[in-house]
Amino acid sequence: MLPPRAELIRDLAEWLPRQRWFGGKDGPIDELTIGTATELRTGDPALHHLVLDVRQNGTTDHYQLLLGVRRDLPDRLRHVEIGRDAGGTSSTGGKRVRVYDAAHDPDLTRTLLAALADGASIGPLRFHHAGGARIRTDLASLPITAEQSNTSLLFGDAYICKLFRRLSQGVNLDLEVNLALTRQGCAHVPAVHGWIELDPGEPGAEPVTLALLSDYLHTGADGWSLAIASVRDWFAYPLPAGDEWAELDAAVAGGDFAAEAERLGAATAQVHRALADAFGVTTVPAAEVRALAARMNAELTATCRAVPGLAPHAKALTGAFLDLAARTAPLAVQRVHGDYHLGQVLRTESGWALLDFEGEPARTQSERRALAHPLRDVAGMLRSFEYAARFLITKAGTVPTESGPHLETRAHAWAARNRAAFCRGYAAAGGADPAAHAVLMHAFEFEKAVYEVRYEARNRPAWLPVPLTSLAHLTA
Ligand SMILES: Nc1ncnc2c1ncn2[C@@H]1O[C@H](COP(=O)(O)OP(=O)(O)O)[C@@H](O)[C@H]1O
Ligand SMILES: O=P(O)(O)O[C@H]1O[C@H](CO)[C@@H](O[C@H]2O[C@H](CO)[C@@H](O)[C@H](O)[C@H]2O)[C@H](O)[C@H]1O
Repeated sequence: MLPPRAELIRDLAEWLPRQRWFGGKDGPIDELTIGTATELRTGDPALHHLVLDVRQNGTTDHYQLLLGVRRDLPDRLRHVEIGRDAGGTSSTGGKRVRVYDAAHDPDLTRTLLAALADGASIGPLRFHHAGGARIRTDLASLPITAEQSNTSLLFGDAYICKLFRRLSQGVNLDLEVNLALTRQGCAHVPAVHGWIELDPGEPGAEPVTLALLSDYLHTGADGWSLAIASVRDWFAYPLPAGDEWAELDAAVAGGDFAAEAERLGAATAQVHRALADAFGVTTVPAAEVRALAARMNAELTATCRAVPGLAPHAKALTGAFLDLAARTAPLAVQRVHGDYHLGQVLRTESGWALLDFEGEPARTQSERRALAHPLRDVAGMLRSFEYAARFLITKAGTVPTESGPHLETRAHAWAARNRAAFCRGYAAAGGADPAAHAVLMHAFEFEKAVYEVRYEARNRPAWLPVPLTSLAHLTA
């Protein structure tokens, strides 16, 4: 009972740009078509799996959607209805039906668990069970509320199912890496239970990964929330006169995160070692490193054009990229995390776990798959300490105003303390010592900061001051 295609397409084209996970917000949709439509459950409610082909500015991206169809929409699903703002509900054969994002409907998402447990094939969709314990099918789902580029569903406290929104050709990096690390027995990633793929139906073409079912680490607290709580306590400590606070013993000030930061550094080094064991290490010659530095600088130039607030820092950043280009030694590269920040790590009762090996959402697939020096991840996490330290300052009203003038200095001290602890933990656990690789670290950190400026300008303009203020500090 799908509504007429033309009507559905019109409603989807209106709804899609408003979704957090839609990657094409900076331009209009030129054409939207339904690439594949697979009925996963008949009746009322019905569940359809859609791949939407979205053409923008000469390129076509593919997004997946679980489309729920009901004659009557319960109140609990009104907020995910598609088509309401475009002129009301859709109609089919004179009878009105309501369509909505079924990721929010536990009556329908059960279908996915059952198909995964059975290792089913439905149309072009292939459901895989990773082996090991049978997948439970009696659990209701709840979408997580975290800021996400995808949509993840919790099934009880057993599983988390990540539905990849923007689809890419070939095996998804998150699946590939997590499966390899699970098979290696790596304790710092959630074990994989199953995955869903789309068979493109062309001989020789690789399947497209649609979803990944993993252990839900239900005792986990995400690194970003822990860090923000620490910064809040750090700011709340009564200010001594002048700048004396900088000398304070952090343990006295309360809210210290440094021990966790150090353990996180150690876990990061262990995952880098496991990635090297699973996928290997290679070296790239100095000429390729020069090309990398040139790409970093080209991105800087393009981003300065789009975000003029970055321009005052351009000279310092170019200097760091030139230093990288002047390096004459070959560079050891391997698979890395690729988009490493505090929101990608969970503190569980048994230590830190790393999530989301998909790379940066704003990059192309081949860029995400490219091998890199592991210190690129270290630089990513150092940027995240910069972000966490300044987040509360940019959120007006969350810190006492009388401490305002001192806050940036305090933030800087919090970031410096935790950056140092993380690097200490990383080097002590066998990772390359960041202190001994200043040229690489500066270049990687500035590269990430440029990416962040572009990312924030596009996705969260209110956050733009965070990377810009941090850059002002780092380049001063
Ligand atoms: N295995 C897991 N156990 C517990 N929570 C998880 C797990 N995987 C993801 N999460 C939670 O979901 C959030 C988003 O997951 P992530 O894989 O980073 O998605 P995205 O790629 O869409 O950003 C994480 O920040 C974390 O809070
Ligand atoms: O988690 P994603 O894969 O969606 O990564 C993207 O979004 C992140 C924000 O949600 C963004 O990270 C930036 O903001 C974080 C705070 O929200 C901060 O901790 C990171 O250091 C900062 O880079 C990430 O860059 C982007 O790719």
